[in-house]
Amino acid sequence: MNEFWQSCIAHLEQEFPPQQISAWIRPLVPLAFDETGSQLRLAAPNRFKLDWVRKNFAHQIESFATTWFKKPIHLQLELSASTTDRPKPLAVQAAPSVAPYGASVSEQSYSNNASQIDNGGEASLSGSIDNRSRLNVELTFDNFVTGKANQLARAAALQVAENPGISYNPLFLYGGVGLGKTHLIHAIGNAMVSAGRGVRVRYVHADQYVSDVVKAYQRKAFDDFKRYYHSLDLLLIDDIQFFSGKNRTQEEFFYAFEAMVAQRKQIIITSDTYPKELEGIDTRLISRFDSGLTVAIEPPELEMRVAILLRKAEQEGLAMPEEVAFFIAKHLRSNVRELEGALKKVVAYARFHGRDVANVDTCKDALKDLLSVSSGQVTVENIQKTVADFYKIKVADMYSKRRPANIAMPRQVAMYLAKELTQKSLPDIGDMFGGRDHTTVLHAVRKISDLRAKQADLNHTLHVLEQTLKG
Ligand SMILES: Nc1ncnc2c1ncn2[C@@H]1O[C@H](COP(=O)(O)OP(=O)(O)OP(=O)(O)O)[C@@H](O)[C@H]1O
Repeated sequence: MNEFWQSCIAHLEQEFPPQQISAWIRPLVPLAFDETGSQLRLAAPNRFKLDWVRKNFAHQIESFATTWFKKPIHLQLELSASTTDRPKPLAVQAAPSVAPYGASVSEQSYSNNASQIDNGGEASLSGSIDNRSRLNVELTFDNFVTGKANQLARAAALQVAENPGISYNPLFLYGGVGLGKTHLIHAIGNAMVSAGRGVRVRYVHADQYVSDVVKAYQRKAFDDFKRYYHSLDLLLIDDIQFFSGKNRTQEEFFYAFEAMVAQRKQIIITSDTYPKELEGIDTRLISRFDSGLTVAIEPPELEMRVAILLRKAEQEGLAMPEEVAFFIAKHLRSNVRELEGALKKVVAYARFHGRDVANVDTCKDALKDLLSVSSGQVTVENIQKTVADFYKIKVADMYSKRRPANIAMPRQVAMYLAKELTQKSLPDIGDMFGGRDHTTVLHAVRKISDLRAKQADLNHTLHVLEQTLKG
């Protein structure tokens, strides 16, 4: 069941943006698969999530389950029985969570009830989470494949694990989705714990930290909150960009940060962008983030993608010939999560059709949909998908008429890349971006190339995107 659910998530990750996966899919907990009734039972943490999942994801989950279990499957969604309104993972360690904070409330939904944002908890499926620290013990330095794209980040992470609080504080890791930031910070925590220093570690996703702040606020328990966070030896905080606009959270974090750094306690932060580029974050905090070491993780190059696939296949007990790994790696270039998803897809497909996994033809068939997006030459669709993934917006926003800055800018970047990397004319590109006029495309191309010449960070972003697209 766990294997099924992990594969199902990987499959959904190919179709939906990461925010949707973490808000709606990850909080679901697989309860059981009933062979006789062909029924798959999943628990949702609350009524709102249950209805949302039923409306928006049930069909995809059922169809993946149908493929996986090789018969038509009916999805049964249930409310989690947990009194805390938080689903109990299938196979978590017996130790109860002693972390005082963990509710699933967002600062926005608390401060304005109209908000639908509820970021969900951290549902553990693998049974490998240490509940006190929330460290995933399976994410280690040993199984982190290194290449040009991440060697600096890994070296910095190792250094910090060996000299916490002294060498670089904070260590700030940034990069696009699925490139291994979370993996690396768990690896630091695991290394420190297994070095037996008895460290008090806490991994927390930024969303969860926001929830903790809200909960402390509701319960008037800020003293406990402060005591808990300020007493840690190592705080790993993931995806800090989610603090954007959450002022109270930022204030609390600022105090925790100051207290910890003053006591030489280590803080490690990840983000999808580097500190100065963070939007909606207080400048005081940004300057603190910049005061340690900031390192990028870049998209993996071909050889590294092959190495990752071979390693993952080995972990799954599969003997994968290099030519198969090369085939997948050549076609899927954006990130490691995508590679993992592809591997799972191939395995599920081969199992369903009784075919040999270790075969390029099987891969071609299994990954037909993905490969059409990433076939050899760069296509406008591929640019739209890659840019949308990078900026964490929906591909549909590339064609939509919506114009908020967080969408308009990525769209202009995509138009610029479409002009630069494909043979398409300006009117053709305009058509492919929701029927826009060629002058709109021309404006985007000029604007981005002007900005690129002036802004080193944008130039860097474009460089990463070009690399990703060209492979
Ligand atoms: N270098 C690597 N070696 C082995 N596995 C990796 C590597 N990089 C990433 N992975 C795996 O890829 C998956 C995605 O990585 P991870 O969750 O760490 O990405 P991330 O950068 O934190 O992404 P996001 O910004 O979406 O949170 C994980 O299963 C992770 O173990």
